[in-house]
Amino acid sequence: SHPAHEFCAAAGGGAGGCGGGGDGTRILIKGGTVVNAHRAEEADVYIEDGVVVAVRPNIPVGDDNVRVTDATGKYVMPGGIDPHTHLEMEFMGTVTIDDFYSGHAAALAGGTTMHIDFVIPVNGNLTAGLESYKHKAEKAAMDYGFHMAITKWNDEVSREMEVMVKEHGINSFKFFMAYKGSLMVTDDLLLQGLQKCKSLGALAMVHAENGDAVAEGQQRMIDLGITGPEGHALSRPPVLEGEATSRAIRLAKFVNTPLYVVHVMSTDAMEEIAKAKREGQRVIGEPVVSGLVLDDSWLWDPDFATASKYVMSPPIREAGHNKLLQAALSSGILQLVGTDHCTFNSTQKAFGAYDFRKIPNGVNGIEERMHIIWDSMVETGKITVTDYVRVTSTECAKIFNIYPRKGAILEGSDADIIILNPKRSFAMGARTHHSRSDTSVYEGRKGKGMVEVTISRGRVVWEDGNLNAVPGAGRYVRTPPFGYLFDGLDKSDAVYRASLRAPVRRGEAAAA
Ligand SMILES: NC(=O)NCCC(=O)O
Ligand SMILES: [Zn+2]
Ligand SMILES: [Zn+2]
Repeated sequence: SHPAHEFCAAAGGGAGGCGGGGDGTRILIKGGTVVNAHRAEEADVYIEDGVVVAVRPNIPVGDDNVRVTDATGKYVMPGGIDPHTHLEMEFMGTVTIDDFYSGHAAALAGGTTMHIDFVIPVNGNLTAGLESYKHKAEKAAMDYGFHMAITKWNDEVSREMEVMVKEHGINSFKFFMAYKGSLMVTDDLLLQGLQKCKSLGALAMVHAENGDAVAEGQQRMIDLGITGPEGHALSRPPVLEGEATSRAIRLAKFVNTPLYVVHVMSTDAMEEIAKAKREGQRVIGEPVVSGLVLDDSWLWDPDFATASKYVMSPPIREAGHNKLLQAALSSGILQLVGTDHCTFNSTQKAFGAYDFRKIPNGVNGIEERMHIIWDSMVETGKITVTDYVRVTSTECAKIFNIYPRKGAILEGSDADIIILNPKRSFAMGARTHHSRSDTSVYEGRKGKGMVEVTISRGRVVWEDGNLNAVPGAGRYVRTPPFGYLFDGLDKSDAVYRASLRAPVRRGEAAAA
């Protein structure tokens, strides 16, 4: 019998309904362990037209036109969603080397099937920024969404934010508290931005470092004659990340709006998030792969080409922070893992050969994230397999309000799926990766777990080491406002208002 229509009818009430991919491809994944964030089960997965149509044991093969993939002994999981990337970004006088094609090729080969990139406004103008990124994304090979950075403030920006949310499907705005003289915002701007975000049901995101103090720290290093990559770490210590994280959290509390802290690199920042969470504040902390598994010792490598690869902001910290960030991810203080994939090749990194302040900031990771988190967190027993799905995919889909279309293998979800073989091993490096960069901060890294198959909206794009990333196949995913972090916020606002008491003056009290 032909299973397609039978299941198609059943999928009607699901996240996306039938007809997602539209190319008629039918795939049956048999015999694997299907893992969602809420449970793992032995089941088959039937996909048609880019959409998951059925998830249950013993789905019959049907006819010859169904492509059958055996997943016995393997995990069938939602494709990764990377919440933090910078593809083809103009930054520090150059442009990141991976664009929406090469970055997507790398992502798909590593089991990531969607990402959310940061649109950078053009001279502060949001509309111009979006137009530029729409053009960059025409070659997308996988699905993507956008966050938008806010770099200046006036009535026009405030109006444009509303247009971005209501017309363009952007539900998150990022404020850089560092990069003085380029992207950095003042507290005044941050406060205006937080208030606007709250009114729109959009999530405020911060790069939390004290940019004024960083500039001071950089000058200190130069005055001391420290011009090499180690000066990068020395000039912007964890205390500056902790300070900005605390400041952003407190301003978000004052406004009563949720806050998302990107690339939490230090225990100083993590502890501020933990404290706010303990007090009931809605704060999301995003560690990135580099911060979870690397340490800053590389920055002291005498070879500039090696040391400069590791320059990113906030800096990769000294050993110890990484393990504590892993523990915070295990315990839920930190909630989802990004990469901050922001890749520059060795020629670009060499712009700062005589002055660390000119080394373009950023590291790779979009291709490595899924493997490294599996190896360092699941293989070591720090998180469960269902937690793995949550921190690499589902939580991102929930926060940015696209669940369960993304981040799940449920009837009606987009068929963004990976098959991971826990018995195989991986080895990483610039010679074999799909990024355009000639270097990798994960050079020579080996570990357990291999993404053998990646399915992007119902098309097999990675199998047995063969990549079939098609430019233009990726679609823009709109992210609607008022995600779960906003649930009930109006009620806490009402409680706050009710708590405001006008002073009761002596005479009035007597008369009453
Ligand atoms: N992180 C970094 O060094 N580069 C990308 C821009 C940013 O996220 O701050
Ligand atoms: Zn940043
Ligand atoms: Zn970033």
